[in-house]
Amino acid sequence: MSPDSTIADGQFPQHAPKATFDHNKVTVIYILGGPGAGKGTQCGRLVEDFGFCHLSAGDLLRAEQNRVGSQYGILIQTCIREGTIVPMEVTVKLLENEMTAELQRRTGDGWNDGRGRFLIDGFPRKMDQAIKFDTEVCLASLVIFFTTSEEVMLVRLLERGKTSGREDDNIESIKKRFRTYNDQTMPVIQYYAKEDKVAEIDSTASIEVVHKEASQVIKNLFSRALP
Ligand SMILES: Nc1ncnc2c1ncn2[C@@H]1O[C@H](COP(=O)(O)OP(=O)(O)OP(=O)(O)O)[C@@H](O)[C@H]1O
Ligand SMILES: O=c1ccn([C@@H]2O[C@H](COP(=O)(O)O)[C@@H](O)[C@H]2O)c(=O)[nH]1
Repeated sequence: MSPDSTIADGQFPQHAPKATFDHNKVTVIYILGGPGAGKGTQCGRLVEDFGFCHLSAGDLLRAEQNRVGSQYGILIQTCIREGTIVPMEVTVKLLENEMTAELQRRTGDGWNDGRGRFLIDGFPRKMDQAIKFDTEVCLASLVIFFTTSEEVMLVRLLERGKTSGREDDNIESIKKRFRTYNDQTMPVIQYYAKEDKVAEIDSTASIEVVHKEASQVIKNLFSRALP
């Protein structure tokens, strides 16, 4: 097929997956960066500014782990402690369910026509998740990539670990999380960079300075008339 040729509607194979949400109505921004880079902190601020729904993949997995009767509890607990990635089907389903519930809540208010804006925090961590979510759930518009050194991330995580109660905010788990991030998540960021979808922000600076930069990135995105 030549690069100039187009595929008319109806010529796609019948089994080609169709995304659950129309990305012309639903804006998805992935928030990536190493463990402790400041993803969750910045998402909290951006929610206040732009009315996003913030979905943290890690938080959803921890909630599923603790849900009485979950068949995935032990699997999730082991992956989180070992810093490995939970099989994509579990995480993608949890995210899709939350998006559906959020859009139903909004539509229920009567002012919204299936439109929504989502910050998906700490996802996709691995290429298989990226492909599945983009093709079957909703095509993402942008990746915000927070970057800082491992030294800075380590200090932040150990400090957070004094009060977070997280099973993975300890030196052994943190080292494993860094390894998984370098081996599995960096290729995802490189993939989206090739698609020209990555906005990289140095998150070494103060929360306020990083927030200003992230806000500007989002303002630029919405100036392109996204939903
Ligand atoms: N710019 C910053 N300067 C100093 N401390 C920060 C900054 N951003 C976040 N922190 C602190 O660092 C810790 C980690 O931040 P946060 O939880 O947002 O990271 P994260 O990238 O979401 O981590 P994880 O992937 O492990 O969930 C928190 O205690 C937070 O208060
Ligand atoms: O898509 C994902 C996201 C996260 N995980 C697992 O959860 C932990 C904690 O994630 P945080 O974003 O730091 O809260 C992560 O180390 C993974 O084990 C996942 O499997 N898939």
